[in-house]
Amino acid sequence: MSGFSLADLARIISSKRGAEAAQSYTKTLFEAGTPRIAKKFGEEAVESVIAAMQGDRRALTSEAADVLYHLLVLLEDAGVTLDDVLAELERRTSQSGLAEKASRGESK
Ligand SMILES: N=c1c2ncn([C@@H]3O[C@H](COP(=O)(O)OP(=O)(O)OP(=O)(O)O)[C@@H](O)[C@H]3O)c2ncn1[C@@H]1O[C@H](COP(=O)(O)O)[C@@H](O)[C@H]1O
Repeated sequence: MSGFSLADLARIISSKRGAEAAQSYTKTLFEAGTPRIAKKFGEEAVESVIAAMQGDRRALTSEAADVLYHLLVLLEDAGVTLDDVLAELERRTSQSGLAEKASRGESK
């Protein structure tokens, strides 16, 4: 398995803030702004859904990569770190998703 991690990609994305837009797709997204980044993330998510529904594993692999890349750009743009998200996921490991869902229902 590759030693490449989402943290590595997040660092690359963050480093592109200082890049020239003509040299960097990531920088073109930062310059286009939050609505454009969010739209791209949404499009890639929908394309992943379509690939999954079609049972196309190769397309799903590619679209999932697009989703993760655009999510990391969205987080960087919003000032949310990957560590923030991982800490939230780690916090959730203390209970099952079903227990968490049930506790949400009780608080309503
Ligand atoms: N992982 C990615 C990555 N995944 C997807 N993409 C780009 O995301 C876009 C996906 O959008 P679409 O499929 O809709 O293609 P498109 O029509 O070209 O996109 P738009 O014109 O609509 O924006 C493509 O342009 C892809 O090249 C990525 N661009 C960059 N990275 C990583 O970011 C690094 C820095 O890239 P630059 O910022 O370009 O230097 C790269 O070395 C990679 O590691």
